Amino acid sequence: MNTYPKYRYPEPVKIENRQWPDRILTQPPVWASVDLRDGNQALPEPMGPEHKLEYFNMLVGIGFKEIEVAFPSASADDFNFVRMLIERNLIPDDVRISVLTQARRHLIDRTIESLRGVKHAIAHCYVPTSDLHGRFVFNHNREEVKQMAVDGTRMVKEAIEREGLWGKVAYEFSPEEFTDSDLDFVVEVCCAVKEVWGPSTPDMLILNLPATVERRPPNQYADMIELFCRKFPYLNEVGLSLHAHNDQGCAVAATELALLAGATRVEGTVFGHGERTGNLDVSVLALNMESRGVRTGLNFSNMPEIVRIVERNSGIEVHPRHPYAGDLVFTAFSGSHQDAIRKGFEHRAEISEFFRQGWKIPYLHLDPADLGRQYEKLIRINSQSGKGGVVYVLEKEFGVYPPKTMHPEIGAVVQKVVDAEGGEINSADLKRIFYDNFVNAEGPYRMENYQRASVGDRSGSNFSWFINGEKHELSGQGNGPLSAVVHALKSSGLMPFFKLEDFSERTLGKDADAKALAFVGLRCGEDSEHTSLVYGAGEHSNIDRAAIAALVSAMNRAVACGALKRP
Ligand SMILES: CC(=O)SCCNC(=O)CCNC(=O)[C@H](O)C(C)(C)COP(=O)(O)OP(=O)(O)OC[C@H]1O[C@@H](n2cnc3c(N)ncnc32)[C@H](O)[C@@H]1OP(=O)(O)O
Ligand SMILES: CC(C)C(=O)C(=O)O
Repeated sequence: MNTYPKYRYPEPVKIENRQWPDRILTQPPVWASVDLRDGNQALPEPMGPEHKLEYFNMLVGIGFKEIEVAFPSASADDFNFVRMLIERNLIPDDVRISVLTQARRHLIDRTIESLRGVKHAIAHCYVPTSDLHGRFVFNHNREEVKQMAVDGTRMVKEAIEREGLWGKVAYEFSPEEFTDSDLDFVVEVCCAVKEVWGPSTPDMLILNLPATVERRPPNQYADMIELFCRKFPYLNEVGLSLHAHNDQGCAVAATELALLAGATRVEGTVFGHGERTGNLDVSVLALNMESRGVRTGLNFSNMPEIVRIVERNSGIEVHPRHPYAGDLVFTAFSGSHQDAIRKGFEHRAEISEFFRQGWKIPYLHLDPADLGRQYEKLIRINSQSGKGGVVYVLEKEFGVYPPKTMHPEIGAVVQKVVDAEGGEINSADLKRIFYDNFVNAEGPYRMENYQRASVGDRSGSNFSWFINGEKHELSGQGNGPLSAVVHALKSSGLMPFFKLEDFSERTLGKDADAKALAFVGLRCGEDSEHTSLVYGAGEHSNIDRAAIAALVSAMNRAVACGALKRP
């Protein structure tokens, strides 16, 4: 009977005086994309050459200088893709392609054959070093596993020499399942591999230490890397690479810590495609670093296009909450977030001065514009939204700038509609709600035949005033057209009790035909302890008419909400 617990905490390596927790990342690693190999091998439908080529060009555009493009011995498609890149001269001079193989002679020979004529490249061979693999997959003891690594390395070296590619093709060796292997044994295997390969430099011999399956917490990966660095005697002759999978969702964290621990190179895929839960997501790691001020050499400034290319070729959609690339990640639905973001944008210069930092905005740790994302999409409106977000969209999308004291009224009206209709509303709906409720609102009051009749420096107005359809001819004078209308109403005794408390006006658009949008706030109520401020808005090509329309609109709204008595 099995009396063991089903799961155990992974045994940490014994390390004293670890250094990595006190370090910070200030330099980018060498970035290596494995999208077209590890990412591709895990797609339900692996990419054909055309898809791979579009993807390859995208990776080059992002700035990857090392790209694993195939497992050439696996299929004719993979082999031919490598041949196509080389024969059609599609690899930029500063980019090295990489090809992966098992440590078996016929596979190695075929792999190196695929590189014929390449200017420079990396041949990558893997041998699992864990006891789980050694004993139960290969039926090998550790000595035999080490021999596989030694033989594989020798076969790769010989094949490279045979193809006349020595000096052009670097070697990468991966002790697969590094994090599930005995560290001293990995060091022993890597020493043996290095000795077969001979004297080298970090760009010509890469040791890639993978978390093939994420079985440990991130700090333990870092400990293993730091200990490897201490124990491996040829460290200055090799590039030390990471390759983390994401089974526990910590591949980014594990890689960040392992970089602190001494690794110099990172393998991963743009949005984390790869076996099972995927590989390290390079876009997240790189943009995390960028958000901390480290220039990475990778360019994600056109993220929406990168998303389109990856989705089109992989057939897998990017999750809407994917950090940096997801559709929703620069969107705020909730009212307090919307309000804070809007204020953050309003005070950008002061914030920058205060924190001595170019970018610091509530709820947004990075400028969406750096990824080619739109500010307009920052805020979306649903039942959780508040006035801040609503007004932000009106301002940014439609140039409608209501006065601050009007914001609560607009927020309440929109909230009521969204509550009634449910779901999310788009900006066009928002504009419609605003216009239906505030602009030229109808009710008992109506004006017709307005004529301006200035007398000296006083404004005069003559107009027909309708109350519940009953017509009155009025005229009055004032400091401006709006006050002339108010005086006309007052002197005729037809004005309900209100005080014109706020007025503002803005043109919508910049051309000569632009319309004006005016806002009028009325302080309503005869009892001074219980007054309320009610706004209306008016739109017209003539600024006087816009102001007067806003007044009529405000009076009608005030009647509708009970702030003024119905005439
Ligand atoms: C962690 C990773 O992602 S590693 C990359 C994995 N990617 C792939 O496997 C995709 C491409 N692979 C393939 O197309 C095929 O597996 C091939 C062409 C490489 C090999 O195919 P086959 O010869 O049919 O073997 P199969 O795939 O079943 O592999 C199992 C055999 O390979 C051996 N093997 C597995 N890994 C290695 C290795 N790294 N080095 C040497 N031999 C190995 C196994 O011991 C087993 O041998 P056995 O048949 O003597 O027991
Ligand atoms: C080939 C190796 C690096 C690999 O893909 C892994 O270990 O996950």
